Formats: sequence, structure tokens, C-alpha cells
Amino acid sequence: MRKQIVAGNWKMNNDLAETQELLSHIKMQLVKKPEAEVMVAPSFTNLYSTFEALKDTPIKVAAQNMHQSKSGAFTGEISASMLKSIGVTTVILGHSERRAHFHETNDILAEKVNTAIENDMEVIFCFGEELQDRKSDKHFEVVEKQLKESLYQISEDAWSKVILAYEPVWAIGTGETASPEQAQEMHAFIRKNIAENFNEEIAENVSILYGGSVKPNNAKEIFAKKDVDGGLIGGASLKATDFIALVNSF
Ligand SMILES: O=C[C@H](O)COP(=O)(O)O
Repeated sequence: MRKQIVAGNWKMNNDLAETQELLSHIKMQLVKKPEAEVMVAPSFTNLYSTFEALKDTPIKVAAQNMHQSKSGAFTGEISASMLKSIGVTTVILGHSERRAHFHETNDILAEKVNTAIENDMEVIFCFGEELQDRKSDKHFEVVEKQLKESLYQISEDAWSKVILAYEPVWAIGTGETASPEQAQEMHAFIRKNIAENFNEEIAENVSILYGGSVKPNNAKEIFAKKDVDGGLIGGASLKATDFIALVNSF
């Protein structure tokens, strides 16, 4: 049975004090044990304090990125072992903002995925088409290429460490959401593609999150779709009441 997950990607928002405040509101409002697995991904500077603050809660902490190399002369970068040394064992890879602004290609992402798996880390692998891809009816092709070139090199065993996050770029931070039907159609395509390239069991067990302008007023309908196992949330995860509403949207 695959997991339902709500993950908040805080992106480059919130300093230390703001992070502490958001965390205390989230903790206060999380009154019942969530049915879904809950995660938050703060900035690197707030990772350790967030990890410490959430120690006694069911909320997991994820990093927003990681370098593919073990160590070395990579000024400004963070390695898998650095994350693990502070207790963080989940990392978001392939977010469209990393692809667009930091030139992360499918090849680089394949290396990052491999490094994370070698380090026994859990990966939230993000992918999704741009607006022109959808307009020209290339969205399935683009998504398949992203998966094939960055993820399908992993072993069957490694899939237990993978969470997928389908995020159509045209829906991120734009207020424009994929319709529940569009999300379901793509998630079903992804699951079928995994079954064809690996097997049915892997395809059935992998959680596929949707991301892109998910808000408390549209989450229930999207999360109710058969192949949508939760969401990777940007903007709405920065407000405790909205985030908790999303956590309770199943
Ligand atoms: O990682 C989260 C996604 O980029 C979605 O962001 P958004 O909810 O602000 O559209």
C-alpha cells in the first residue's frame, strides 16, 4: 500500500526566526496524528534547527537540493553526508526551479539521484513539462524523457527510496492548477510507464505527488484522484493554517 504524503517546500523563504515561528504554529495546529506522511523542506541554514524542533513530532525534514559529489572543491554546495550528519535523510531533486535557474540537466540529475541512493537517502524526484510542451501536446513525451534520463537507471530495490513529484511548470506559483483530471491522466501515465520499464509492483507502490498551486480549496479534489498520492506544496506551505488544512485534505 503506497503512502500518502504532504510535503511543504519552503524554497528560499523564511529566516531563522520566521522558520521557528512557522514551526511552532504548525506544531500547535497539528492536533491529531496525520493520516498522510508530512514533510517540510526548509532552506539549508534552517535545516538543523527545523530537524531539532520537529524531533518529537511525526513531521519529517527534507533538504531542497544536494550536490552529486562526495566532497571537494564545490564552493557553496552541500553533500549527502553533510545532510545525513544532521539527521536529514530525504532530499528533493530535480525541482523545476533548479532546472531553470541552476541549469540542472537530466544527466546531472541522474548523478544526484545515484548519489542519494548510494547514500541510502530518500529522494523526492521532481519533473514536469513546460507550458509550450503541453500546448504542443508533448507533455507525456517530456515527462517520460525526464524519468528515463534521470531515474530509470536505478535498481528495482532502490524504488522503495523514491517519491515522485509531478509538477507541471506552468502551474508552479502561478495560481493556475492542473485540473484534477489532468493530474490523474499524467499520474496514470507515469505509473503505467514505470510498470512497463520496471514492474507492476513498483508502479503500484511508488507515491506520486502533484505540485503546482495546490491550495486548501482545491486539494481535496486533486488528492482524491486514484493515482495522486498527495502534494508537494510551495506557497501554501508557508502558512501554518493552510499547510495543516492540506495535511488534513485526504
Ligand atoms: O515545490 C513546490 C512547487 O514548486 C509548487 O509550488 P506552488 O505550490 O507555490 O505552486
